[in-house]
Amino acid sequence: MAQPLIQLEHVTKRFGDLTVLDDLNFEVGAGEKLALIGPSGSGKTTILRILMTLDDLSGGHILVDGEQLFHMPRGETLVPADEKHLHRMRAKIGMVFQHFNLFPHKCVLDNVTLAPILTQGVTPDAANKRAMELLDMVGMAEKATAMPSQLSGGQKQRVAIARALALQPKIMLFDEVTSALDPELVEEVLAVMHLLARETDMTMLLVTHEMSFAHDFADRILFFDRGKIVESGPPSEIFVNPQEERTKAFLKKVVAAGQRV
Ligand SMILES: Nc1ncnc2c1ncn2[C@@H]1O[C@H](COP(=O)(O)OP(=O)(O)OP(=O)(O)O)[C@@H](O)[C@H]1O
Repeated sequence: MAQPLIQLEHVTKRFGDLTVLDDLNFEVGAGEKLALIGPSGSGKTTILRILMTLDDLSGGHILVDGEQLFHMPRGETLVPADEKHLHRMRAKIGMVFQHFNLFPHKCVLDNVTLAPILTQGVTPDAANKRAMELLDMVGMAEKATAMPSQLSGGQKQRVAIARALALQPKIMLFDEVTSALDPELVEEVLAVMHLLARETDMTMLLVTHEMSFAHDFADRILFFDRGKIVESGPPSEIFVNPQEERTKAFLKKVVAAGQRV
C-alpha cells in the first residue's frame, strides 16, 4: 500500500449499549479509492461520520495524515483536542451526503464559495474563480446562478461534490451519494465520481449499496458486517471469488435483488 493517509487502530463506537464498530483496524493509502460495502446497519456510515468528526469515538485511535483525530477523553468518549485542532483536521476531509445538504437560500455559486471565504480566508474573486472551475468540471457551470430548489437531485448532488472539493481536501468521503436519486439521475453523479477517481490523486472513501459502482470505482473493497471487517481485497477478488461465507451470502442476496456485481 502507498503511505497510509488514514489509520484506524482498535476503533470502537458505541451508542448506549449498542456496539456499532467493534475493534476496527484498517489503513487507507494516500490516493487510494476504497469502497465500504455491507448490510444495512453494519456501521459503514458511522465510520465516515467519525472521520468527519460528526460523531465522537468510544475507543481506539484514528490518525489522519499522521495526526490523532481524537485525543481528549470526555466522559466515556474521545473528542478532538480543541476547536483549532478540529478546524485544521476537518480541512483535510470533505464529505458528500446522501441528501445533498445544500444551503437552500444560496445560489449554486454561493453554495460553493461560502466555506472557502468564511473558513479559509479565500478572497471572493479567488473563490469564485475556483468555484466556476469546479462547477465546470461537474457540468454545472451554466447553473451557477440557479437556486437549489430549481435543480434536479442529480444536479444538486453534483453541486454538493463541487462544494466539498472547493475546500481542497486531501480526503473525500461519499456516503450513499446516489441512493436518494431517481434511477435516471444516478449515472450523471457516478460519471463525476469516476472522473474524480481517474483524474485526481485524492484519497476517496465510498459507502455504497451499488455493487457495480464499487466494483468499477474502488482499488479495494472492505466488506463489513456487524461493525467488523469480514473481508477485504481488490474488487476482482471480493466480487469474483469471496472467501468468507458472510460475504458470499451478502453478494448472493444482492444479485437476487437484481443487481449486477
Ligand atoms: N446517533 C445514533 N444513535 C443511536 N444509534 C445509532 C446512531 N447512528 C447510528 N446508529 C446505529 O448504528 C448502527 C450502524 O449504523 P450505520 O448508519 O453506520 O450503518 P450502515 O452500515 O451505514 O447502514 P446503511 O447501509 O443502512 O446506511 C445502526 O444500528 C444504527 O441504528
